[in-house]
Amino acid sequence: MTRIITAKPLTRANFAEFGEVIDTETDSHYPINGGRCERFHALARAEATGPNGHVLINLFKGTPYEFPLKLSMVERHPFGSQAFVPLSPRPFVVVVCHDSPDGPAEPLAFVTKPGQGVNYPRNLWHGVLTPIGEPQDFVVVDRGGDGSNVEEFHFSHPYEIHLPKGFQP
Ligand SMILES: NC(=O)N[C@@H](O)C(=O)O
Ligand code: NI
Repeated sequence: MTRIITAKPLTRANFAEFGEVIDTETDSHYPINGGRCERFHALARAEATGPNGHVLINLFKGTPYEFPLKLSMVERHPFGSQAFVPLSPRPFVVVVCHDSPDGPAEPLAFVTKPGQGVNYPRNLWHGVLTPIGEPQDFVVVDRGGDGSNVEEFHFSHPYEIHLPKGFQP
């Protein structure tokens, strides 16, 4: 029996139990550079632990996925956080799970607003980067260092992730 999950619009409120949202819809901002720039401050915190742990800034060129998406695996990074900030104003899909004694709990799926990014705290179960409909580039801030920083969980029965009814990118 296929377990269907329909993505919902991502908001700070509905994502707060999982991680941070990186966008400008926040009060955490102030003018700098003589008022010629607005700093949206401390939207998320990068974490890099473990042997020789350090923060990395990367660029990811993501290939789009077809929907409904077959989700058979989620992963997590035991030594560090991972932030995804799109370089184009286009939504992408975020899949996350709370942990449970038996591994990841049922996934929740979200669709970001155009330009919105997310930060996954250390050890948050998540689906891999999932662009919609066309290739999309991202700045990704995560952890470098020694040791394996990825743990995968393969579901015994895959989920089917659907975009919201009437979704338009
Ligand atoms: N593997 C890698 O760097 N990316 C994944 O962790 C991901 O979440 O997309
Ligand atoms: Ni990851």
